[in-house]
Amino acid sequence: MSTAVAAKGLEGIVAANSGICWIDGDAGVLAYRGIDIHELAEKSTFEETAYLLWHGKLPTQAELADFTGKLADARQIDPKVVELLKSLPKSATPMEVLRTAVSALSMYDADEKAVDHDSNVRKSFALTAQIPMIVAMFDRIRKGSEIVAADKSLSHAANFLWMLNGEKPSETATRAFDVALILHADHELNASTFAARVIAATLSDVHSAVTGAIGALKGPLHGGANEAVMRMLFAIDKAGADPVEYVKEMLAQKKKVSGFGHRVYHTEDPRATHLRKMSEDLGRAANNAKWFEMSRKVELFVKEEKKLNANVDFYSASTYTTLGIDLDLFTPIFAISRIAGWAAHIIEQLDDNRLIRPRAEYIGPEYPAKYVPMDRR
Ligand SMILES: CC(=O)SCCNC(=O)CCNC(=O)[C@H](O)C(C)(C)COP(=O)(O)OP(=O)(O)OC[C@H]1O[C@@H](n2cnc3c(N)ncnc32)[C@H](O)[C@@H]1OP(=O)(O)O
Ligand SMILES: O=C([O-])CC(=O)C(=O)O
Repeated sequence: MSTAVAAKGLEGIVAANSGICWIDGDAGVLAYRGIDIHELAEKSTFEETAYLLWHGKLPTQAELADFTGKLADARQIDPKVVELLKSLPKSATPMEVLRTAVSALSMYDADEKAVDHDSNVRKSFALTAQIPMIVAMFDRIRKGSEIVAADKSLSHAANFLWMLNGEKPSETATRAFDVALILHADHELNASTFAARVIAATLSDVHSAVTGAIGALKGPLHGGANEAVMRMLFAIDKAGADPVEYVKEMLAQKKKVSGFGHRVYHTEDPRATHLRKMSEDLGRAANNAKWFEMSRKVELFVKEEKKLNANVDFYSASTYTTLGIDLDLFTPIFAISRIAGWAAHIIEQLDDNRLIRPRAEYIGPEYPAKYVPMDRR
């Protein structure tokens, strides 16, 4: 038996070659296909970013028009899946519903078992278009509102807000949401993407890989942290508590503060830089900077006390709340964006596939252990 110790949580282990996303955790750099996230957040759109992630290069005008058209044309969901959404408990969380609906969609896919490149790309278009529709439809179903039909003339970001609220969104809200989608679109081998690649590598199918990824994203140590952040801010507000005292008490009780810390970044998460500004700008424009200001107090204290930086989930919470979005939609919104990255990784994995099957360092009873008969145990 070896005495080697496995890296707990696979910290620092390189588990794949990938040309999609590069992170320098010490310098706080994130780049999709080599292009810095700050530049993409300033100049790109979700559609262009998804093209970049899937194809490895920026599109020409004609390529982008074709891609955008295909994504808009893919805004279709089999009526049986809409019936399924209506039949689910209204109390279900939108993440449970999304996980179930994506799994169900595989049964309505023309060639569910196909895992060749072109089929993977086609399914990626379908899921990228369908995931926001599912989130918006279920939210309206549970609130007793009519489902709003997709509008193919709208951008990906605007169509989601339209289907969610039944009103044409403002340019400010659309751009803020579009930038949030760009920022969340990919992040190398994060837990959900790794889960997706492991599933895809068994030659299962795209829907199974994305269903598994949604399950992984849901956890509060990963994408679920954005919802947990807002629950904390609401609790502070409800209690009329001082944010610093509240968080001090959490730390005294050895609780983790959601939205802080990161396995890879040892400095500011570059996405948090944008989301902090977005939270402040939207809050001030709406004359409601309360959530931003509370967040900022928490951030400064946690940084000072624990040397922990805010991650992508921290300021997305106050940003989405200021945009009028319910807190249990925050993690589904993460999925609305991250499907672009999951798809890119599934396509990359299957273009040059090998089963992913690591080993475990065995630390159990020494071999050969005795099989003790039942009457002598
Ligand atoms: C999109 C995303 O997935 S971004 C991450 C979203 N998740 C969160 O925001 C949840 C809160 N954060 C965390 O739980 C962690 O920072 C993680 C899971 C993100 C990364 O964690 P890891 O690299 O595994 O670090 P780990 O959990 O081992 O923590 C290391 C130490 O820092 C502490 N720590 C890390 N994050 C936090 C936090 N948010 N609040 C308080 N303490 C923390 C741990 O308690 C631990 O302390 P100890 O050594 O005294 O026991
Ligand atoms: O990379 C990670 O571990 C988590 C993360 O920030 C993300 O998925 O966006």
